[in-house]
Amino acid sequence: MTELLTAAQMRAIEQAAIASGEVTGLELMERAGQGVVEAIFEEWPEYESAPQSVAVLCGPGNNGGDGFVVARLLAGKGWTVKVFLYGDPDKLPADARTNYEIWLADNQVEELTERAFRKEPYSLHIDALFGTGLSRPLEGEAFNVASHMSGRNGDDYSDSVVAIDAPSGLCLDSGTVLEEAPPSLGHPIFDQQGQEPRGRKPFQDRFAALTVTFDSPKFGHFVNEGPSVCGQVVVKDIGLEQWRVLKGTKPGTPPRSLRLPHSVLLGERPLVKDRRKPWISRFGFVRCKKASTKGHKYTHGHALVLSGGHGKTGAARLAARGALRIGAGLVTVGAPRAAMMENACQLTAIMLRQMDGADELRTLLQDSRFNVVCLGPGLGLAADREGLVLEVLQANRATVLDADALTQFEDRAEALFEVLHENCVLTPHGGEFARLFPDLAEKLNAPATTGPAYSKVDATREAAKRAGCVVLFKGPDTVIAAPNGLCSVNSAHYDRSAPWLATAGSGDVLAGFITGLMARGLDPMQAAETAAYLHVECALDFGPGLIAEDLPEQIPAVLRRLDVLR
Ligand SMILES: NC(=O)C1=CN([C@@H]2O[C@H](COP(=O)(O)OP(=O)(O)OC[C@H]3O[C@@H](n4cnc5c(N)ncnc54)[C@H](O)[C@@H]3O)[C@@H](O)[C@H]2O)[C@@H](O)CC1
Ligand SMILES: [K+]
Repeated sequence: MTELLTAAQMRAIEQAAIASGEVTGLELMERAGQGVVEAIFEEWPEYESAPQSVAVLCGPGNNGGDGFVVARLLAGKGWTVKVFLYGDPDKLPADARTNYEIWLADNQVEELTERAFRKEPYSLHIDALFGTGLSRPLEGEAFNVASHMSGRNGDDYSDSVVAIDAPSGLCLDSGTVLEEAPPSLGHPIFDQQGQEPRGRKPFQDRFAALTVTFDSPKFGHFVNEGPSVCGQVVVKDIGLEQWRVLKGTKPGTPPRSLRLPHSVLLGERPLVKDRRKPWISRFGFVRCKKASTKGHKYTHGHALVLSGGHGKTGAARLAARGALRIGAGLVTVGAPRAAMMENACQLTAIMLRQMDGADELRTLLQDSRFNVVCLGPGLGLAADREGLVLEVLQANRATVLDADALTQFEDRAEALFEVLHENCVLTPHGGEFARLFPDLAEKLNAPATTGPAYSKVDATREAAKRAGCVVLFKGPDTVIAAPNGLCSVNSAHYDRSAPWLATAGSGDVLAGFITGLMARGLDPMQAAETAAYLHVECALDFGPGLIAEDLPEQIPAVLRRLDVLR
């Protein structure tokens, strides 16, 4: 489990540290520069004994200051270092200015222009133009050099670029590469396809081989375009741990004892226990101290998964299988008469009940042992489907709404929000999200011309608040938010990249995993977080060739490996 920070949080931590008097900004900058150099030698160990040539591109702020430190440290190791400065040296902030002057005592600094930059080749390129302070798109020579480095003229620098904190131009809150205001802003001009033209971006694809950030990763490294432009992200400790204020965490507690890669979040909750006393982390991850001997199918809940009609039953079975494999005690598929035979032919451990329409569903739900209901996968969009959704929500059960159960409310989302309750989880993909929250989707998809840009994290948190329940916004950067603002990112990027997870039915299984965990008593946020995490773990363990049916079958091995949910 790793805490993700916004740029503002990072600045606040740094300021708190400096205000304490225990560390100076200059010391932090030195540690940051050292961290970058360490990361370079970890990535290219062969350079330790073979000094190289390097271009260091320094910007007008403290990101540039880190660059001057890196330049000095590499020069001290015998490297041939060329430093370029973008901006007015007289306006450098104090610590950056100090490092600029130290460098200038024995060396030179050249003004950054594309022409000057392209004069000579270098083995390595350090991008220290902008970091957490980026507030507008790259301009002038910064834009020219960055876009040249990212291939505008056909050269590919990406294997030799080390970005300090971020590829310059990437907004670290939203993971969006900021773009110039498009010419259409305020005066819409549509192109031939009817699309509004967009502004220029210096890069849209991998920019750096390595991005070295400090203390904690930032949201922008893990959402939206961040993962595709950062290369890989290395986090270097610069001694700020004690100033990092973790909301809800008592000083001294070890919230990161259960480190799960690239996940989490805004602040942390203290560890809590569920009723069977396994430990549940902030992240919703259950780790049993020892195997539960009291487990019983009736204490692990009974999930009801609603099936679509004849010929549309597979999605519900995938969800049901997911719920059962992840540990629900019992799972029943509720199917209309026309789909009974089809389901009966393919279900064994999962039970089957006929259920036609809202009235029969109401009767079924009088059985209080059904403690969670999942509906949406393959449900269809016929007019009577809405009645099923409303019936389930009125029954006040833990509920997972996915796919058609969400699409059903396109253009009438308010009707859904009125009946949703806090024991629900919505699991939209991008299209479904836009149907329920069109204004948020529009903000998210608008050109990002200033920082911090509106992010998937912002959109999901707003959606959860509006819906009054947990929203899990799917993608390789799945964002999960609760109405109270708690938020986590489950990243399937970098070393957790599993592109084969984008396969038909994979979302149905995810809905089933959440359902199964809620049946076992996890709260909606914990269930959504844990399910999203395990979903990616299953895909990683299985590997390419995966189809949705494989995901539930991978669960036992994943749980055994992680030693959880026993
Ligand atoms: N926060 C921390 O704890 C630490 C920060 N350090 C470094 O300091 C960086 C942040 O420094 P700054 O806050 O000075 O910000 P930056 O160095 O990222 O940006 C400098 C300034 O440029 C201006 N600017 C923003 N976008 C621009 C654009 N497109 N064109 C021209 N000017 C633009 C802004 O006024 C901004 O403050 C971090 O990314 C990191 O590299 C490290 O030195 C050590 C510790
Ligand atoms: K940078």
